[in-house]
Amino acid sequence: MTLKIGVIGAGAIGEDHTRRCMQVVSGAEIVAITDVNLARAREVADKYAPDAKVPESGEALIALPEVEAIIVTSWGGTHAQYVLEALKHGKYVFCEKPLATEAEDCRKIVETEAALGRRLVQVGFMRPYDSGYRALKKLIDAGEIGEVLMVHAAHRNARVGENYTIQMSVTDTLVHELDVFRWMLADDYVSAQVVFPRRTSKALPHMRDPQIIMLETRKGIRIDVEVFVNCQYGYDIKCAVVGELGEAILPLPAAVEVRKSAKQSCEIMTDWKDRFIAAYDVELQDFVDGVKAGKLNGATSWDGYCASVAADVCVKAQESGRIEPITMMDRPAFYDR
Ligand SMILES: NC(=O)C1=CN([C@@H]2O[C@H](COP(=O)(O)OP(=O)(O)OC[C@H]3O[C@@H](n4cnc5c(N)ncnc54)[C@H](O)[C@@H]3O)[C@@H](O)[C@H]2O)C=CC1
Ligand SMILES: O=C1[C@@H](O)[C@H](O)[C@@H](O)[C@H](O)[C@H]1O
Repeated sequence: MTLKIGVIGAGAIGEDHTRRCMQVVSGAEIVAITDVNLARAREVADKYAPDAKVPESGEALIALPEVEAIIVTSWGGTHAQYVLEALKHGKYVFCEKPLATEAEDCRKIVETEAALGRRLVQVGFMRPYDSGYRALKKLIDAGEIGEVLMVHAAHRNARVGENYTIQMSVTDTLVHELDVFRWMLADDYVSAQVVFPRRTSKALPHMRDPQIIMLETRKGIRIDVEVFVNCQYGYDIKCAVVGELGEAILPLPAAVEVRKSAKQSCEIMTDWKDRFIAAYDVELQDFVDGVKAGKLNGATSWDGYCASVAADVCVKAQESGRIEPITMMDRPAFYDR
């Protein structure tokens, strides 16, 4: 059986997921694509899914009887409305991160899904599908480095556009770490603080960049994440986990080492699309297989809610400079791990 999917938002990742569903994932087909920019939706359809319909709105796409599952890849602030609409129609939905830009909207999604009593939402946090993070978690879970005490991480983008805001360095960028560390450590956050090192002259005037976010978990683990979105040299994701017995470090993507002219070098990627390409492929295949089996495995609405609550607090901490507490509502039993 081929799963018939509709895509809402035909920008960078909407196009990439359309290509992926049509050319990489097995057992899926894109039958509809829309975007507020309909010409852009038609362009992506023509490139990868020429038979796809281009309905005039996300709501119209969700209502199409042939659309069995939806992929939401529009701007973050529009995700919640489409996820809630998909739930209204009882349809499966893969929503790119963040689930919503406001934790309150995530709460509504959690409550709506729990009331339906069926898990229909998967959030597009792909790092738990990355082979490097999986290997790291396996080693931690096996007790190889003893109890985890600290995590040192970095999330660096070469540069960002002028529409990127200081809040987005949390809601759009850090949010990946906020999700992956909950998963990797099976823990939750209790506080956050943000400090700003010397500002890079390469940032646009409205940005404060880089920044260091310090998180504390229930178990008392301290995590520091450097977010540096104008680092110039490439797309670089680092993570070192320090335990009682040793340190475990996220493997770098495979790259050929060149030794030449008395120098040793290897390439560093510049684009998130390449850095996590295999993880996105596995993630989307798992979503398609999960829908067919009636059992989704990836990040839940609850995970999306937890990441958004922590993100909201980090934004507050950017402004206050203080250590801010992170508190979550009680997890509905529906999401018990
Ligand atoms: N998992 C990951 O690593 C990544 C996730 N993302 C997430 O995917 C989402 C989209 O990001 P990009 O593709 O980079 O942005 P983009 O700006 O390239 O594309 C977004 C598209 O959504 C359309 N759009 C905006 N509002 C809409 C609405 N109400 N209805 C329908 N279409 C609408 C825009 O016209 C645009 O074509 C964001 O939430 C972002 O955080 C993006 C990049 C990587
Ligand atoms: O999700 C992503 C983008 O939306 C975000 O803007 C980048 O900072 C991240 O590195 C990328 O993974």
